[in-house]
Order: sequence, then C-alpha cells, then structure tokens
Amino acid sequence: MCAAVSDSVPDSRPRRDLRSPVVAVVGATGAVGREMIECLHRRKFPLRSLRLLASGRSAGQVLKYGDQPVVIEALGPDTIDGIDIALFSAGGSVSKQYAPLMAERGTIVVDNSSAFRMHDDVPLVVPEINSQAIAQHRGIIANPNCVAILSITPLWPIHQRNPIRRLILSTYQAASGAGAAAMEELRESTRAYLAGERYEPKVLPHPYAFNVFSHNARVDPTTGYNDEEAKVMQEARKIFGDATMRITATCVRVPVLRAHCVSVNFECEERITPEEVRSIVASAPGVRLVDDAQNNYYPMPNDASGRDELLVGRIRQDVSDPSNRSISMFIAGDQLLKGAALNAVQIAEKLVG
Ligand SMILES: NC(=O)C1=CN([C@@H]2O[C@H](COP(=O)(O)OP(=O)(O)OC[C@H]3O[C@@H](n4cnc5c(N)ncnc54)[C@H](OP(=O)(O)O)[C@@H]3O)[C@@H](O)[C@H]2O)C=CC1
Ligand SMILES: N[C@@H](CC(=O)OP(=O)(O)O)C(=O)O
Repeated sequence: MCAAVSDSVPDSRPRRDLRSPVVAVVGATGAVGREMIECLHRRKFPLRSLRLLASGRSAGQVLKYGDQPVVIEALGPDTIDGIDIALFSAGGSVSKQYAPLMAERGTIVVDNSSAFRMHDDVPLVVPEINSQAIAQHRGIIANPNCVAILSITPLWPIHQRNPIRRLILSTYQAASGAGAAAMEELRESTRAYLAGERYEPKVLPHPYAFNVFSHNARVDPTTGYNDEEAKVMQEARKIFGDATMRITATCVRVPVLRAHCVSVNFECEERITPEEVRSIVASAPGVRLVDDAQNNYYPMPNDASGRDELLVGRIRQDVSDPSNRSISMFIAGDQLLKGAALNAVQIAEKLVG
C-alpha cells in the first residue's frame, strides 16, 4: 500500500555520505522556509553546516539558526554545489528549474512544491505512512500538499484496519498556506476593518478580514474543482497507494493565521464505531485525540498553531449511513509545521538514518 516508484532507468547520480550532511534551505526567507530552519534547530538535526538560499532580493541578509547568524545567498548556478540535502520551498517554478540540476549533482532534494509530486519516479512521502518509499528516490522526494498531509496522517491507521472506500473532505484553510504576504494581508486588512478603513486586497482575490471564500487556486471550468482540491484528491490516492479510492474535497480559505482545519467524513469497508476510531486515533503517531464532548472542546486552530501534533476529535457515527460504516471527524493541524516544514524535516531525518 505505498506509492509506486519506477526503477527502469539506471541511476548514475554521485553518492554522498549523509551521516553529517551540508543542508540547504531554498526559500529560507519564506513562511515555510523560516519554519524549516526552526525545525532543523529544534529537532537537533545532525547537520555539518546550513546554507540558506533565497532570491537575489534577500542576498546578504542574515537569518539565525539558533544563536548562529547565517548569511543568505542568492540561488543561482554558482550557489548550488556542495549541498547534500536541500529542502526546497520557493515555489514550483524555482523547483522545476533547480531541483533536477541539483539532483544530477548528487544533492537529495526534498521539495515542498507541487512540481514533482505526481511523477512516477518521485516518492510522495508522509513519514508516518510510507517512509519506506524514500529509499526509492532518484534525487527528488516530494513533500505532499498540506491538506493531504493533515487529512490522511490520522486516517492511515484506520485505513490499515478497515479500508476506507470513500472520503469527503471540507477544509478551513489559514492564510499561512498562501505565504508570508497573505499572513500580512490578513493582519493589515483586519486592522483596517476594525478602524473602519478601506483595504484593497493585494495577495488574495477577496476581502480576507471577517470573510470566508472558496480557495484562491485556479478553478477547472470542466470539473468545477479548483487546483487545491484536485491536488488533495490525487495526492491522497498516491500516498494511500489506492488509485481507485473515492475522494472529493471542498477547499475554503478562512481568516485564521496559520493552522488549517479539515472536516472529514469517511466510509469503511466494514462496520466501524466511534469508540474504535477514538482508540486508533489515540495511539496514532503524530496525532493527539481532542474529543471532549462534555466541555464542547474539540480541535481548534488556536490550539494547533505552533504544535507538531495534529489534533483530531468530534468523532461520531455518520447517521446518514444506515450500514454504520461511516464516521465524521474534525482535524486541526499547523499548516506550516506538519503541513509543510516539519514533514520535510522528518523526511530528511529518515535520509540521515
Ligand atoms: N506543502 C505544502 O503544503 C506547502 C507548500 N508550499 C510551497 O512552498 C512555497 C513557498 O511557500 P511560502 O513559504 O508560503 O511562500 P513565501 O512567499 O512566504 O516565500 C517564498 C520564498 O521563496 C523565495 N523565492 C521566491 N522566488 C525565488 C527565486 N527566484 N529564487 C530563489 N528563491 C525564491 C522567497 O525569497 P525572497 O524572500 O528572497 O523573495 C521566499 O524565501 C510555495 O510556493 C509552495 O510551492 C507552501 C505552503 C504549504
Ligand atoms: N496548500 C496551500 C497552498 C500550497 O502551497 O499548496 P501546494 O504546496 O500544494 O502548492 C494552501 O493552504 O493554500
């Protein structure tokens, strides 16, 4: 039940010793890049040295790795040598241009963009689910879409015991998923709204303060799904290793700074009870059960922000399915951590052993 990766072409990339690697963060000044630096430091990643790369606009600026200042370099043909592991989070076009170049030179790229996720020879990895797929990489390993990670990490142990046949996801996505500038737009537009001032959106397509709108990704006029929904559906199938799993998603942006929530409804092959799901979720890696009906206390973005674990609760039988094979539940997870930076660093940890 893991992603299929082809091994038909001989692999001639130079091999590197990964016991004490030179690590680079590409997109180091971004919302995700900054969290990658923080995660590497907090988790005491066994690196020999850290290189920070961003656009020419940031070259020469200094960021901290713990107490240590690191000067930012401009990403370019002259700055990509001598790197063992590169964590990329600078957008799809930067990944398309530089990830294959660096992989050819022996760097292992963990790419946070959607550029390579659905390529057959690129493992798409959530370490709690399919870390064994990492070994099949050919220089590039993809970090999945944040909603895919947050939704399927708690579902995987359920799926292993009682296969999930149909999955309905409805998201409540924070500003962090649209980058540092969108987070600033939420702060600024909220201040303006409360001051009764006019605010012209610059990053997102609609007024963000005190508003909710369909995800800002492009909408496919034929299917009606937007690109975020399409990514979630296809990536979940690839990671689950089940191309036929029935999945639908509705992705929505809400005025929250950095943790996404997902309402999940799933139908299993056999009968399943909320008690069974609670007990599986309570022991699932990277997941915390928050399911306190008495106090109406359930997963919230406020509690999930800044936290590595995903919060899962509101677990109940879906009464619209009389066969008792369906469950509804709610997930909150920090999009910048497990939804992006933390997952990438966990993949890098598997690489160094
Ligand atoms: N897995 C996931 O779910 C998520 C993935 N992402 C991916 O990560 C990317 C970055 O997201 P995020 O941090 O939110 O975005 P930000 O806009 O906050 O940061 C973008 C980063 O990319 C750098 N950058 C932009 N252009 C170039 C360039 N030509 N060469 C080198 N660096 C460049 C920026 O550097 P500078 O400051 O110098 O401009 C900055 O460091 C997204 O585009 C998306 O592909 C994002 C969120 C979640
Ligand atoms: N998922 C992010 C957008 C994003 O960067 O997605 P991806 O990594 O799949 O390109 C959001 O909340 O909007």
